[in-house]
Amino acid sequence: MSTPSKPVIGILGGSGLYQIDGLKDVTWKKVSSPFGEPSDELCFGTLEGHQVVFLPRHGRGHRVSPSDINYRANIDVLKRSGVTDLLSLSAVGSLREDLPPGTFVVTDQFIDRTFAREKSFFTTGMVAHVSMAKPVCSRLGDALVAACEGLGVTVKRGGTYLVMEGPQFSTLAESRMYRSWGCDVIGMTNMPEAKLAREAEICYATVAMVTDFDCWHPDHDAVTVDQVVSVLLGNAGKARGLVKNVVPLLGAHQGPCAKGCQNALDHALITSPEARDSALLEKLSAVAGRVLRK
Ligand SMILES: CSC[C@H]1O[C@H](OP(=O)(O)O)[C@H](O)[C@@H]1O
Ligand SMILES: Nc1ncnc2[nH]cnc12
Repeated sequence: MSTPSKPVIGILGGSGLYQIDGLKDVTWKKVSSPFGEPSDELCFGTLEGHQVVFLPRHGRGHRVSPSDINYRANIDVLKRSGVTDLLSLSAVGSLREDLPPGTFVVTDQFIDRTFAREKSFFTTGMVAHVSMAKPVCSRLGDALVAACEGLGVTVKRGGTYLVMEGPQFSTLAESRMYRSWGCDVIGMTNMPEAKLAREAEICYATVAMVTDFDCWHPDHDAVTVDQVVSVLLGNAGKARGLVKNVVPLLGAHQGPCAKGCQNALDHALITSPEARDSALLEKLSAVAGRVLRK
């Protein structure tokens, strides 16, 4: 009988999170992708004996703008590195009075308003349609909530994250419209990240760390980068505590995820074998090797 492989926990650090404290045996390594340049080298290490792979999604020094992030390359190199569970740590604006700066939201839905990004690994020559009905792995979501509660951080379970293109912040009319749609928080990065993680059969969940009230709140000035950064300094400390608490919870998991994320491609491929593009199949070797090699 083969030994079940252990989880490998990936962490995508957002604004303010360009390294992970407390990792042991740390090495930064360049991993190449057929989808182009990822945001940075990957940081490999262990935390409490569990394997962790960290990638700052804007690169160290916050070099890469949300629209210019190569989301496909980022997810591809994480998959190539064996990542099974991916945590996204993201700064967001709040669209609700009862989610003030400092609150953490473990989101469970997204609305994708981005329009200038490559959104799929599966293009002409190998088409696939995965389900995004439940974009977040609830096993990871449960672990994030438990880790926040363990730290005494105010956390809301569930919420809709509106993903805008940016890099400019929203107009007042947009911010009001997103509120009228019932969205809870707003940011610029979690799509197509979550879609690509699903295509790559990686479990994905986000902790959205509120830094501001965007521009809709009559009693608060419109968001600025200075404001985001100053709240982030507080949030980043909590985020590091969160990582320390959540990694052992996920690392203890055995076997495949019962939520089905790791089988997302089982019923998704539509291009008939004779119509498939061999060059694209080669590029998809990490993301979809499990189903394409059959
Ligand atoms: C620095 S404010 C805007 C910036 O912050 C968020 O980044 P991330 O999601 O990577 O934490 C937001 O999405 C924007 O990219
Ligand atoms: N108000 C906001 N809009 C978009 N992205 C953000 N990241 C942090 N605050 C934000």
